[in-house]
Amino acid sequence: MRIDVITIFPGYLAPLREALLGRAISAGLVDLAVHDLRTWTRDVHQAVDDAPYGGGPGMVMRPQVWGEALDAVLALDERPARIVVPTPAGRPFTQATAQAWSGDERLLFTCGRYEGIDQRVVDDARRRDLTVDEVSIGDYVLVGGEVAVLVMVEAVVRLLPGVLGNPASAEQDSFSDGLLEGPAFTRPEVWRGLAVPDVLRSGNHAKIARWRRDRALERTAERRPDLLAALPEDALDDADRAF
Ligand SMILES: Nc1cc(-c2ccc3ccn(Cc4ccccc4)c3c2)n[nH]1
Repeated sequence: MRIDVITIFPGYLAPLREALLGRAISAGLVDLAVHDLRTWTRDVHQAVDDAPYGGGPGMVMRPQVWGEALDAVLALDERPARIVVPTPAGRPFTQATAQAWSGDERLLFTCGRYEGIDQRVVDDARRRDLTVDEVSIGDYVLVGGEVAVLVMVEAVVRLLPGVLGNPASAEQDSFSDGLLEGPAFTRPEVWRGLAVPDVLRSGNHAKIARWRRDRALERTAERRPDLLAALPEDALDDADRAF
């Protein structure tokens, strides 16, 4: 997978080259290219923003600079790209989104700042039949798109074959079965007077699986009843319903 990121703060994306994602890049599983938006400015001040039409607070990012940057970065590789625009006004980015994007050949992330990017940049891309997804990573407001890109790249890249040492952990993800993850434990057996639940040391894998499922159902019901309500009819078996 090729990933391009356009931003006025390239340094914000440095964490992508650390640890697991860094190893995925070194292993050639991901090609990452970060581009400074100011490369495509033409004025001495390298202006990327201007006052909003219609008035209002803050500034808006200029369409000309973004248009030239997008055209130039798209042209760097012939593979079709999904253009991703992080925004508080976007469709929710979920595990299902990450799963879907993990099959893409190329992702191109555009990091806005200020009050966002002139809408015509998205409109122009879509009318050229480019795939453009405006997405939100949650119902809170950030200062720019870079942190959202870090979140989305991590969620997508960890799903690529060969990235996670243990593929089972991606398959058994929270949300992959629609439920939250239950509690996890490791040594020591007793820590500050708190013992690991006996069932987990029983060696009885059927009982352990049942116990873990019950904890996941309990936690989901308590913290995310919306997820429980959204489960498909056949997602819960009789034992689940008995819980
Ligand atoms: N889930 C999520 C995404 C963002 C996000 C993404 C990109 C940008 C670019 C500028 N801002 C600041 C902004 C504040 C308010 C209104 C509009 C823009 C951004 C915020 N916040 N929260």
